[in-house]
Amino acid sequence: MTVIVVAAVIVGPGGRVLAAQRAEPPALMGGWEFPGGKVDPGEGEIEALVRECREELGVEIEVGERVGGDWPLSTGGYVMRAWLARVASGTPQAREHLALRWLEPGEYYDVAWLAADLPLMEAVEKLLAQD
Ligand SMILES: Nc1nc2c([nH]c(=O)n2[C@H]2C[C@H](O)[C@@H](COP(=O)(O)OP(=O)(O)OP(=O)(O)O)O2)c(=O)[nH]1
Repeated sequence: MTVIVVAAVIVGPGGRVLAAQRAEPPALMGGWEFPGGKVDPGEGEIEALVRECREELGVEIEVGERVGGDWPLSTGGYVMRAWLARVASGTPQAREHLALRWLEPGEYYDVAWLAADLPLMEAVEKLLAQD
């Protein structure tokens, strides 16, 4: 069965985008991603996205437009789905990540994105440039 991983592209004022540095597993540690995680059995995708942001960052998010379709992950049978989002309340904290970073336009590629996230970041950049 395909495992769905949901990811939140949290956009702040001026088009800044929140990147999070993975703490585990060892193979991915230090790489940068969009906050999110696996959808639990019986859980909706948006519900999972909201839950993961609450758990990982301590914020409530408002979910916006979907970014692309299914983004393949290197782990067999995993696909990632991503949505634009904004912080509705709270300030993001690195509860499960090594660090968080707001990337301003012009800094979008300043972090070592995980392989799957680099094309996603490119799609986000195109989407935000249309605004
Ligand atoms: N959350 C997230 N995961 C990503 C991204 N890019 C990417 O390759 N992945 C991979 C890393 C993991 O193998 C998988 C997501 O698993 P996770 O560890 O974040 O999920 P989870 O929070 O549900 O964790 P757990 O309860 O299973 O420990 O997807 C991304 O941008 N965000």
